[in-house]
Amino acid sequence: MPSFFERLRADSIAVWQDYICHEFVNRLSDGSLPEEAFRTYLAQDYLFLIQFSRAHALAVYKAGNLSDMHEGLAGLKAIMDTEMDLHVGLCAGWGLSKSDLEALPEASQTIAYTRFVLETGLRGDLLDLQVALAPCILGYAEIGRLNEEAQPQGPTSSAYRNWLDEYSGKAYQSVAQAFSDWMDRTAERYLTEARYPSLLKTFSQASTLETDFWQMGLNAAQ
Ligand SMILES: Cc1ncc(CO)c(N)n1
Repeated sequence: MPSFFERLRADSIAVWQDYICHEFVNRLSDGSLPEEAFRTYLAQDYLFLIQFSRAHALAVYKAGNLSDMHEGLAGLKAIMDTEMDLHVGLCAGWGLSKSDLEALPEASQTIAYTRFVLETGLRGDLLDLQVALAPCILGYAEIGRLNEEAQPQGPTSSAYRNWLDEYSGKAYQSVAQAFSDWMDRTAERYLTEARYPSLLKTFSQASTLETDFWQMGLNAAQ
């Protein structure tokens, strides 16, 4: 039986493909992405992950039982204890410290996406929040798998390779699988067909906001 994620993905496939196969990703993978685009993206992504950590903290709050609280906490720790280290490490190589990053102004695209996720979670229940989080976690895992073998060529190829290794690596892939399984368990309890159109709309909007986030990076190099 397909997972709930697979159902949402199939029902918004055009929007999903725009996100997963965006020019930013394709050029990161072959190394032709301008460094300025990557730097702008990565600094904004650090700010994104700060807000995204808050969204996972909200999942702990919205959890219906202790087991769900643990799942939310595991997601929060995966971001704050692991994923953000990638950004800190790469940005340090360009002379940007953690506090430099934290002090940067958020781009409109960063605000739009993160506040959309937080607001969806505040307004709805745990399932609404998970569906808003899903394109992020499961999309990057898919991008990692699709570009696992890529050998980017060019001056920043090692930074791009580090980035791809992070998302194609075992640790991130298992976080993503755990998230998808967790969302399935929540859907078993809370999904009704009457709710489905609104959940699909959330999933598709979040996927579009991911596309806008890539585009923000590309625009910085115009
Ligand atoms: C914008 C964005 N989406 C997804 C992820 C994966 O966590 C990320 N780091 N940034």
